[in-house]
Amino acid sequence: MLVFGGTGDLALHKLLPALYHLHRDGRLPADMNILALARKPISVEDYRKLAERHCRAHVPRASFDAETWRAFSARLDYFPMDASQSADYSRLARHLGSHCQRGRIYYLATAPSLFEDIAAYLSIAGLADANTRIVLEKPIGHSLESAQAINQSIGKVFQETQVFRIDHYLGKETVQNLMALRFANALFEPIWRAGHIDHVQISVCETLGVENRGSYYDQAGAMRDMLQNHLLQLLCLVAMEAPVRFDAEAVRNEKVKILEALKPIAGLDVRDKTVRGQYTAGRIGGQEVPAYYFEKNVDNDSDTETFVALQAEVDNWRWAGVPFFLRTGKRMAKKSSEIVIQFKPVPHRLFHEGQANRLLIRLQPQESISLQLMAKSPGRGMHLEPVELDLNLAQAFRQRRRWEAYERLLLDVIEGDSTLFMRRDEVEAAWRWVDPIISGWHAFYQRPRPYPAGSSGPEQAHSLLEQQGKAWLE
Ligand SMILES: NC(=O)C1=CN([C@@H]2O[C@H](COP(=O)(O)OP(=O)(O)OC[C@H]3O[C@@H](n4cnc5c(N)ncnc54)[C@H](OP(=O)(O)O)[C@@H]3O)[C@@H](O)[C@H]2O)C=CC1
Ligand SMILES: O=C1O[C@H](COP(=O)(O)O)[C@@H](O)[C@H](O)[C@H]1O
Repeated sequence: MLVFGGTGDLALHKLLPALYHLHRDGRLPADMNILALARKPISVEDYRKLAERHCRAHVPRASFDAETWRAFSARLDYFPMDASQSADYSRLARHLGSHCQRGRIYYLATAPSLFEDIAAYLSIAGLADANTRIVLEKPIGHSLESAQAINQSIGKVFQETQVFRIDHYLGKETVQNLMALRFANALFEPIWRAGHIDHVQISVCETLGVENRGSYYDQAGAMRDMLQNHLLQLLCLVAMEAPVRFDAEAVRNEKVKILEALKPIAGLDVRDKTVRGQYTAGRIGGQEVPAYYFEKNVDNDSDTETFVALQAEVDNWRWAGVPFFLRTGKRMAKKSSEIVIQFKPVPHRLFHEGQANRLLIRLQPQESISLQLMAKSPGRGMHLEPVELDLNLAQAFRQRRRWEAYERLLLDVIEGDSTLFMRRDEVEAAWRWVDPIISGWHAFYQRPRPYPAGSSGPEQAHSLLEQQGKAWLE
């Protein structure tokens, strides 16, 4: 496996710890090596030290031991090169020599602006044959046009079956459990539709700011960084029809139908159905944090959004008229990723207290699925309270280690299973829906609304639901 961008945040914080765990569990092929590539001129020994420091910090203490590390680090190699220079690929080819007869995986953990060069130069150097796979990190491009250009360049070198477009939310255990819940239990199917569902909320709130990724994030913003990919993928899994088989083509066919059924948000709807925000200074967990525009490598007049909320609608038979409220933001009060399926209220109210009637799927920080129902509270009188029928996944499967999303997805790449990866048309359909919203923001000069770090986002994100008699489930 060749990791372009091997010294970056993603490689050091997510990929190497995931590969370490897979190695420790005996899941990596015995002869598999990992070659990290970046421009920094460091030795293999120094790279191994760098990798060790980050793995120690990101692997739970109980799973890290010196002997396993020694064996794992023997798989690690480092090769300094500039991925935008064709000549460096001849050096790379010589470095690889006759190794990798069993196949190669190219993991592109770099900015998407390098994807086209990397694919083209691998091909020129004779390094892209039928025995290779390529993994592309999100976001694929910056817009529909740039995504199409990337996909086209990649497509000239690799067949679609060799391309793995990763979205790590699809590797999260609870996200896959959502499919199990929907398609392995008959209970929900009859009520999983407009007649019974009032609305859906998909909320991914982070306490983190932009960390060391200011220069990337200031060009991207929450819409391109999170909503175009992770949140729309979650929406697809909630809304899609049952695939005929659990395989890559069948699952992705159903997801793409949902993306194509999303009602366009353009013109005045951009003003009325979307809210963008940007954090100002505030406090999180008792600590002062600076405003976004004071973060490292961020323009101090930046109008990039660090928060977005919007109302989407899936224009098809099953979902017509059901609002899907999507929200994501950085520097929010607490980290939580949740999907809420709010069922309609009873048609005739017998009791004073109402509401609950919801399915709550928690992705983070704890994974759980719970059905919130109204029940009588003990004692005299008929007083109702919401109670939870709780499927605590960590508790239910407590003997088994919980896999991180990247572990599962990396193993899928190694084994060639692309069910949990995005197909070209999916990525392009997502951009086709997102692009007019971003253009609308610029056309209406819709600057992000300020919200203090440590809050639940700008006021307008609450009004979006309140004006329809609903509220975010905090
Ligand atoms: N960080 C994260 O948690 C996530 C990141 N992603 C995506 O992954 C990608 C990488 O992100 P991230 O790791 O955060 O970015 P970083 O900026 O931390 O890392 C970029 C890496 O690319 C290398 N690089 C840059 N230019 C070149 C070049 N010309 N030739 C060779 N190597 C180069 C850098 O090393 P050097 O400068 O030494 O060359 C570095 O190793 C992005 O597309 C991002 O959107 C997706 C999901 C999560
Ligand atoms: O892809 C990304 O995801 C992370 C959030 O991932 P999570 O698994 O911690 O929820 C986000 O911080 C980052 O900005 C984005 O690029």
